[in-house]
Amino acid sequence: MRLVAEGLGHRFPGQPPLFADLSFDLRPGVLYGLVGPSGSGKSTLLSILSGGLRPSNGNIEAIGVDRIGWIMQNPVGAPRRTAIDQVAVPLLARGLLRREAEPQARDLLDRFGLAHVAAREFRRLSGGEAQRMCLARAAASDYDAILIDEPTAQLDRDTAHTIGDVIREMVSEERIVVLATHDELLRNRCDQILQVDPVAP
Ligand SMILES: Nc1ncnc2c1ncn2[C@@H]1O[C@H](COP(=O)(O)OP(=O)(O)OP(=O)(O)O)[C@@H](O)[C@H]1O
Repeated sequence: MRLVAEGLGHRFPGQPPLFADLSFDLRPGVLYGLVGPSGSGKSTLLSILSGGLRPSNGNIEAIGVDRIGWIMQNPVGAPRRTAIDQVAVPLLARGLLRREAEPQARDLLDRFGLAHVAAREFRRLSGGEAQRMCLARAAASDYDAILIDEPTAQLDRDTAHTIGDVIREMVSEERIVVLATHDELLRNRCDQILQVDPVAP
């Protein structure tokens, strides 16, 4: 599995160029941090990596990567579905029976420090709990690559620290993990940094 970029650059119509000439070769087992000032194009680069946006320059090749998950800055979930249900759904979608999916979902919630809110509806979770639940749900999914966008934007430092632990847990030889952040704490948890710098005017 690889995500290989060569000479990537992007410019939205009528706007100055964001970044230019980025080349990298992303592989499983490494936590990649996309860092750069606000507005430099980190989310845009994630869109390009997801295949949802065509770069205006260069190209990106996904080798052996079919399913890509994207965890947004603001946690998204079915408001009235419980945390355990949300994590069980991707396991059911992968073909597990409910009696198999539930204990696995429970284990994941436990690993992500959410055992105590397993039965709580999504809309009643705190921001940090909801963010961790989205990460647990992604870990339960069969993704070849997971793109995480600013997961600690609105969180206190203790919760941000926990999110860092959780993201490290997601790194495995089975998936590519990319994290866009300008949080120093998370940046320090990454194995490799990809700098997204604005193009000089
Ligand atoms: N669809 C779009 N059309 C036009 N401009 C866009 C579009 N999406 C983003 N932009 C602009 O491109 C620039 C880069 O946005 P992006 O969200 O990628 O930056 P970022 O580095 O992720 O920022 P932050 O760290 O603040 O989240 C911004 O100026 C933004 O307004």
